[in-house]
Amino acid sequence: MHPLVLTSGEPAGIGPDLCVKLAQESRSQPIVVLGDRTLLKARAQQLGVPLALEDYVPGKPVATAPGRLSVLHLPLAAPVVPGQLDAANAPYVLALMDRALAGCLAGEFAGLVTAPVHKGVINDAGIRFQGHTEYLQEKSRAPHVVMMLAGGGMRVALATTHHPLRAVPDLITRDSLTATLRILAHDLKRYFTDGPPRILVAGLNPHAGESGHLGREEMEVIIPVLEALRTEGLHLTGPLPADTLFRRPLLASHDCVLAMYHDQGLPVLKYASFGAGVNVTLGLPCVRTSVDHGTALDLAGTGAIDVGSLRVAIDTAAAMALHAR
Ligand SMILES: NC(=O)C1=CN([C@@H]2O[C@H](COP(=O)(O)OP(=O)(O)OC[C@H]3O[C@@H](n4cnc5c(N)ncnc54)[C@H](O)[C@@H]3O)[C@@H](O)[C@H]2O)C=CC1
Ligand SMILES: NCC(=O)COP(=O)(O)O
Repeated sequence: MHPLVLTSGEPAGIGPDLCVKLAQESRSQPIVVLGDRTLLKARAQQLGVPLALEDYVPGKPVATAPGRLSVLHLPLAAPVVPGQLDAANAPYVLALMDRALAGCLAGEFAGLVTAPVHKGVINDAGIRFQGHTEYLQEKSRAPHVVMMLAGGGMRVALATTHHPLRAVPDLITRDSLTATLRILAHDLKRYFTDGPPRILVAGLNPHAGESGHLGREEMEVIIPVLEALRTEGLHLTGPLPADTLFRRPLLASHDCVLAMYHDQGLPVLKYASFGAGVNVTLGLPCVRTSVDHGTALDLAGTGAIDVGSLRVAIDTAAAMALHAR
């Protein structure tokens, strides 16, 4: 397998720390870290751990032994103090993603794993940015992508991603929901399931609209879409009220939940698995996974971080690359 590429993310956050801590472990997957080598060295020194960096050379074996890391160097724009954001480094953060994506699309890397970025500071730099998901969609010219997290024995995909809550109902159209469900069914099978995936779909409103008395999106958008897609052979259950959908028997008999918006689905999953979950982007022309947490600026440079989600993100990306069909 080609190596996975790991972007080290926001330099003032815990992304570099995660890479340094990962380097202390013996790795079964070949991984190339994308980032500034002086930053990684400095962070290792701050954490008090050894780190020998090897420059990544395409086609040559990459380091997997504890204490060693293969690095694809891209330079920072400004010096970094752990925990202190600097908008001057926003273009650096995006350059990491651009280089990693280009390598994945060219077949140089088997998949992309991302350490967290800080959405706010990229916007502060004057660059409109919603998240990796939307950025990678735009850069790879994918027509539609789906954010899905896995952890705690469940998978939760989202019909809408990083948007103000006020905008959500208008973003759930027949076209967008149809595209989301088609990608979800296709990529679950491509990467994860043996048979046709079974998807549980949440309603948008309380009690899934209570027959139209608590909102009409279910009757006007969600139910017609599900009925149409069932005729195409998709296995869809719902729409079900979101408050009673997350029950073990239902989750066990389905491969994924489709939640209508970010904070309808993700708090449930993160409550069950924070620090051991993985974020996957479906619909891209390459494998992409990420940690389930953010930049944790309060912990950068302290060493008091959990690398569990990064391990899961790496293992999931490797399994997806192998399972892809
Ligand atoms: N994949 C990505 O790039 C993601 C980026 N973010 C971004 O991260 C920034 C900060 O977001 P927050 O909502 O504050 O969430 P956060 O996940 O950074 O922090 C929430 C809490 O969890 C702790 N925490 C996070 N990761 C940890 C780890 N590995 N080990 C131990 N403790 C950990 C933090 O210290 C904090 O107390 C935002 O800009 C957000 O957009 C958030 C989620 C994912
Ligand atoms: N809540 C998930 C998150 O913020 C990560 O988003 P992305 O950067 O992977 O698009």
